[in-house]
Amino acid sequence: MRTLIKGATILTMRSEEPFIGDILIEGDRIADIQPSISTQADTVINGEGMAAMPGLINAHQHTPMSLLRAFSDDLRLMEWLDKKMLPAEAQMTPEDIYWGAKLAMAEMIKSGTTAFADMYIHMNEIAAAVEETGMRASLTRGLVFLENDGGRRMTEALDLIQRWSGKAEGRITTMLGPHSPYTVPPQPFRELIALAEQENIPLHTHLAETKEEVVKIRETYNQTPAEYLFHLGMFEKAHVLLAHSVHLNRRDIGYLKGMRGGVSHNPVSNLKLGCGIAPVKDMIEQGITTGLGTDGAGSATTLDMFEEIRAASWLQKLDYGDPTKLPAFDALSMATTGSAALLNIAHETGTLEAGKKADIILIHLKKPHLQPVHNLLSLLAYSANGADVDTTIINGKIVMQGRQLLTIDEEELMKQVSIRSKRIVEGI
Ligand SMILES: N[C@@H](CCSC[C@H]1O[C@@H](n2cnc3c(=O)[nH]cnc32)[C@H](O)[C@@H]1O)C(=O)O
Ligand SMILES: [Zn+2]
Repeated sequence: MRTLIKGATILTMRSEEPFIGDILIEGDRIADIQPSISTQADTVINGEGMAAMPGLINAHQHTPMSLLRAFSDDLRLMEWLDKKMLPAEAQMTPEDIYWGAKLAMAEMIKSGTTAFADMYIHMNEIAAAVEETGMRASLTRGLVFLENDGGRRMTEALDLIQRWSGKAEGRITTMLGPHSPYTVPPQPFRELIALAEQENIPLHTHLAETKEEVVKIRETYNQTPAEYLFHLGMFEKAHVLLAHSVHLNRRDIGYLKGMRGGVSHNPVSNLKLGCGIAPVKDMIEQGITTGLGTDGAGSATTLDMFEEIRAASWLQKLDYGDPTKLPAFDALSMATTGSAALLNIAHETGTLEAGKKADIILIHLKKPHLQPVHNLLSLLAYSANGADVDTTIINGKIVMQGRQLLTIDEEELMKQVSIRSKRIVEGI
């Protein structure tokens, strides 16, 4: 299969300079990018008036929580989790998880996201949805060790890794997921780190999301959350994906320096839950890889990565009282090359270049809020939103064109979501 995109304004994210040109896709990879390519193709896409850029990568998600969107807002994180989210999750059947994940994937594809990192339960169902929708994903079974059935969760985590790593034409990868410093005690945490190092499996966890977490870890271990992970040996060998990392002091940032992996900043979720502003600029200055994520739709409400790009940039400007901080290209880099590195797939995705996987989005520029095109980087970072994405290509396959989803039956999806979402929250 050869697909040719003609005459698009191409932003490769390898360089800051857009240019008008053509992109040739062969199978699942980009074969060539040039100002002009004349060749035969099975499908030709007219890219005129469109920007072509790498698909956005959502580095921290809980996809089935899309079924809990707008169910419970305006609460503190711990109360929201304990009183609303966990009871609702306990009501979710594997089929609910499948449809919730599919709802999230429909929204992601429609807003230009081509890959994501997910941490949840019933991962078989999420993996099946990834296989069908055509998305790229890094899947993690979230592990909490507060009750007695930690063993069952661990079996599920290992089963996911064995069954799904490298599956769906290589689109699925997996991680091990100790949920957070406040839900995993030192001994199981150490065992997970040892296993990750032994088997070369990346780790995905939450870190220092709220002030309450900082207080709790201080009371329990007389450490900061970052110190807790550092002394467990978390940042020595394994690739680690840290979500949030809002409350880090200078010394904490030092602990992360030189780590494999990095931090998924989730600015909209942090804003809405009143968590604080993550020290993104300081982390970048220390060479720590930073990417962007939404967190679940239960907290962030939408999965639109353009909102995250904008919020990330504007929060750093506000925090420093300095509009030169985190300029457009840097914020766009977080959502592409940064997140790709966090998912450990930077060799395959994150930029448009020959040889890489064809994960490409086309954004309609002929719209009042996207004209004139003085500076494409500014428009994409500060003005575009998910609904401006016209075409989404993942692994060389067109999964949305003209805003029509090609791998998901939207009508059936809406029907399932309506019935299931009501049943889940009954009595909570
Ligand atoms: N609770 C699961 C294991 C964790 S999966 C990932 C978990 O992260 C939770 N979660 C969602 N958003 C956040 C957040 O912002 N901070 C911490 N946890 C979150 C989510 O509700 C889900 O329970 C079990 O019983 O086995
Ligand atoms: Zn989360």
